[in-house]
Amino acid sequence: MFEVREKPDQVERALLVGFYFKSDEEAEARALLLELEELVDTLGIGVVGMELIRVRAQHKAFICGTGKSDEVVELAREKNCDCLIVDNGLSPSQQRNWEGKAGITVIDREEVILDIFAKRASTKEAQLQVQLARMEYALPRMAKMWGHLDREGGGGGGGGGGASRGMGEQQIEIDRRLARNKITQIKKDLEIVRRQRATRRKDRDRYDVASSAIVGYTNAGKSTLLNKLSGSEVYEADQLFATLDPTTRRIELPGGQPLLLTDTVGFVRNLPHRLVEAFKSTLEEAVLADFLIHVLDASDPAVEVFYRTTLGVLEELGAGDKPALTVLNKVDRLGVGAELTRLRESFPDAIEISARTGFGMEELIKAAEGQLADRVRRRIYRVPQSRGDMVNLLHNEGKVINTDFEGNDVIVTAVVSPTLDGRLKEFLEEKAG
Ligand SMILES: Nc1nc2c(ncn2[C@@H]2O[C@H](COP(=O)(O)OP(=O)(O)OP(=O)(O)O)[C@@H](O)[C@H]2O)c(=O)[nH]1
Ligand SMILES: [Mg+2]
Repeated sequence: MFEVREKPDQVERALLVGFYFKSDEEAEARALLLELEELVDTLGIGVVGMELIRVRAQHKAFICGTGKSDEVVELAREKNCDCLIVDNGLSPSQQRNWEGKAGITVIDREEVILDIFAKRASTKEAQLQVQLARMEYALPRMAKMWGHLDREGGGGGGGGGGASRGMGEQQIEIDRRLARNKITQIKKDLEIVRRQRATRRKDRDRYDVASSAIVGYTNAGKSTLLNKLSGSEVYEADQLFATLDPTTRRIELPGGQPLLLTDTVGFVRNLPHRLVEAFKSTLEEAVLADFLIHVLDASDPAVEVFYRTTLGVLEELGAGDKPALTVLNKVDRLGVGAELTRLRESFPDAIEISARTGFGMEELIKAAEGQLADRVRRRIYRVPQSRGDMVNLLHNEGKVINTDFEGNDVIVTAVVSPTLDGRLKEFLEEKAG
């Protein structure tokens, strides 16, 4: 059966190269290259050098000109690299050209991210999504995987050359067909898993509990915040893409109303589009939430860029105009003074917190309650004991604060949603807040 080759598993020493074209693109390209270094590090590959190269015009074969590509290959040789990682997207033919010239593995940013995602995915859905994205990435690149069959055959001499060439090509055709079948199968499996998720979500909607999605750039501290707010143990780590599957926790706000908080996959610049596509359903939590908590790493100098990147992806997902609380996290790492002043100017409405120390949690929770002000209300109902079904409904879908008995009636004080309130209209005794 066709499997995607795990190239980065086989390499240890990488040279990173980023190409840019105009002088005003240099700073951005440099920041991206540093980010690539972190991504590569996350994969466990050693980075032995980084080169930022200005190119006057896109060259078709290598992005840069032949002379420059020779220099890069020479440098990779000097540094004894077994892998060249290009920060720009490489077309299948460019990747082949580079590998042909360098004689070592050559990958691009997209493949690095795909590999991290493949390693991290833990739920069935995330695994299928990553598998799909990798297959689609690999399909047009399969020719080169079997190129060696042809080359070996050709080099072997004699009359066998022609037959061997045919063998390589046949093998590619077989693999392509297998890959396409597999892609169809994965899509079917995904459809099933998604339907199950939709059913679960519908169950949740039936209970009409408010929900919020924690979004933000990778490593901003989303999982740490969820843990802090819910007292749970979601995996958090100083790694890029520590979280790949949405985790939902139910918390209770001080007023008694429940809130579902979902941690989501982190965003990153130049996220391969096919991964945005693949993860759309995972990020649906963000689209469907009542409001978003947009977490920013205040200690990162590029925080404004990260903010815009996340907004861009949210827009693409159709969640661009969701109400959102902007949160400046990791303020414990900031000194007082200029830095904070600048951040406050850039994000005048942001809530300053430290998910690590717990600083600012009260303010954040108050703001979350503010977001839900018109969603929940406190009510006192008088329900005849014969209507136990209504009392059960209050317990299941609302938050019961107190129960008293008066004659044949049950007096229930509860925090309820407008929908639930509507269903209990005839039993309303008093509006209590
Ligand atoms: N100093 C400090 N570090 C923090 C704070 N919040 C999170 N961190 C650290 O930042 C790193 C990333 O935190 P995570 O919560 O895993 O970040 P995330 O946004 O969930 O990241 P991904 O899942 O990779 O998208 C971890 O090492 C955390 O301990 C904070 O308020 N202060
Ligand atoms: Mg996380």
